[in-house]
Amino acid sequence: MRYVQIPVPVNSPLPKASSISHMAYFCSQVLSTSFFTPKSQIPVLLNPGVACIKSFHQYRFLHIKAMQGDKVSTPTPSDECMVRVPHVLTVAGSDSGAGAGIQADLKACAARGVYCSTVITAVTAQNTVGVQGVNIVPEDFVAEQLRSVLSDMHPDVVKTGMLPSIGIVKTLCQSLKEFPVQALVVDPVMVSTSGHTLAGPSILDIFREELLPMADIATPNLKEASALLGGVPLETIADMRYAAKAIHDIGPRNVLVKGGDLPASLDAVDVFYDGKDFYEFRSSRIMTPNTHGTGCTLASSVAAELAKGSQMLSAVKVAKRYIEAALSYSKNIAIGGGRQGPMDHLLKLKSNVQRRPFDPCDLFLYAVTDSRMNERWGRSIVDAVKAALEGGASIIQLREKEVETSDFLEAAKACLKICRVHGVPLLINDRIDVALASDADGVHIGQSDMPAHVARVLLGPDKIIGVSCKTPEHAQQAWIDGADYIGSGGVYPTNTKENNKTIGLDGLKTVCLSSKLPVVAIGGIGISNAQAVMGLGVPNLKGVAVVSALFDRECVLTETRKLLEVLKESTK
Ligand SMILES: Cc1ncc(COP(=O)(O)OP(=O)(O)O)c(N)n1
Ligand SMILES: Cc1nc(C(=O)O)sc1CCOP(=O)(O)O
Ligand SMILES: [Mg+2]
Repeated sequence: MRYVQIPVPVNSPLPKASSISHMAYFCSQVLSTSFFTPKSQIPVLLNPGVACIKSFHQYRFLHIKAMQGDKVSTPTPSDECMVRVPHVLTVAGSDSGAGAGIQADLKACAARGVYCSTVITAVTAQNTVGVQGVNIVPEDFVAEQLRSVLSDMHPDVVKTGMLPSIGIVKTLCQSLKEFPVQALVVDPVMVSTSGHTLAGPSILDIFREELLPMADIATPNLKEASALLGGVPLETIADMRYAAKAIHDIGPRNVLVKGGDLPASLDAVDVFYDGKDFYEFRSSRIMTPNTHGTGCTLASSVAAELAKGSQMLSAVKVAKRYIEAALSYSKNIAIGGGRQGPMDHLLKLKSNVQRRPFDPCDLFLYAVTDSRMNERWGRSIVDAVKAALEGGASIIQLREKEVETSDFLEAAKACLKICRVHGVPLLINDRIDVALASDADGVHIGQSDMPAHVARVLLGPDKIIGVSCKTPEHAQQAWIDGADYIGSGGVYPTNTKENNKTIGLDGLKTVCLSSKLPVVAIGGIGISNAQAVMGLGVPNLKGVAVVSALFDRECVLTETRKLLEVLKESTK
């Protein structure tokens, strides 16, 4: 007896081949059952791994204990669950400017968590100004690339972009007949956004006769839809509905007519038709020159969702949402000197560009807020932060233990704006969610908060993470976990934090000497004792973190200025 692992595509027809694959299909219907014995009397064990992969919609992997002599077509003889990654193959042209084409497809699939393989049909010389040249890949070499990928890697979904010759379209259709895939997404690319012809009118017949009838969805823009329908003008949403239906009649199971170029429309409206119902997707127009590659990105995002196992309508919805977010993120990134820049698929470029790296000197005068204190003195969190920044605070932490989440988030967003103006990092105490939602510069967490290594995974490599450490062991762990600095205290007794253990100057020195990370001292520190703390003279002690000495006072600005002077004095 041995174990075999059988991937069962959710939408595939009943497997015909062997008793095992037949059973695998049967198992997929009863995933909630852990044990059963089918009619064939072959004992079947659904490995616990099945449950964990159940959420991975595209395939249900079944571990089956198979009897000797059972016929198994392509089993993976392993006791371990191998996770199959959803996979899109894009058949398209290369864009040297990397805004559209193969490069957009790779980035969109990566952003959507899907593997993307590539068959290149043409190499274009392109930038943000336009298309300077096109070199079509010979048909037989496109065929060879297709064979390489389809015969071995079995992509779930094929997405097509630039198909520059009749021969290449024929080759593709032939390959798809030989190696069927679960879904075919056809983006009938004809003209680049800069107006350069990428596939001429000679291609239209073969699109209509062969490719579109095989497609699960076609995603033409207005110009492409019009070309497919013999040049009929498309100027209104009613025209788009007409076009969606008329293209559906050509053969694709679903049609998405993209209305980005619709004249006189404030919203961007796309019309989706599934052969029965029409759906309109509206989104407010994002004013940006960085729209190069939106068509390719939308189609490959639809393909990515289909590869994950989504139904067509929800795949289109998610892809639309993703495009809107990506366009919004990239609306003012500056790449190239032309009229049309690329969009930012990975949604991170913008914030990374703005954020400067963490500098341990930022810890010099570390202001930590406390809403109770600010309330007592009749000021908002934002006003308190403003005053501390004007007084010379070099980093701010919002430590708001009692505010509602929505108020915390609003305060964080408002404080972030002011901190950006001053070039000072803003950290959030304890709340990773608020840090993520506000795009703050990082978090400060304690020994009983979210573990720092988990916070690092959630926040990514660029955000600042500080960890409270009272012992050398804490400091060592913070270093291993990927923290950027540690806060060490309480140096002196404090009323701000209940039941806080005081480690004294000696304890602080011990932690500093063992720490590979820069240290900020905390706990009962103010104007009267800051000099003694900094006077410890350990090189990685970079500053003091202070709550009540700044915020439990009438004038935050004055107190911050005074403390700054003391700190400067102590480091002379
Ligand atoms: C700079 C700095 N150091 C230490 C702390 C304390 O963090 P933690 O131990 O998580 O306690 P709370 O602040 O959450 O009560 C800090 N906030 N900042
Ligand atoms: C938040 C905090 N953490 C501490 C630690 O020892 O880790 S002491 C402390 C409170 C610091 O407030 P004040 O400056 O008013 O004493
Ligand atoms: Mg904490």
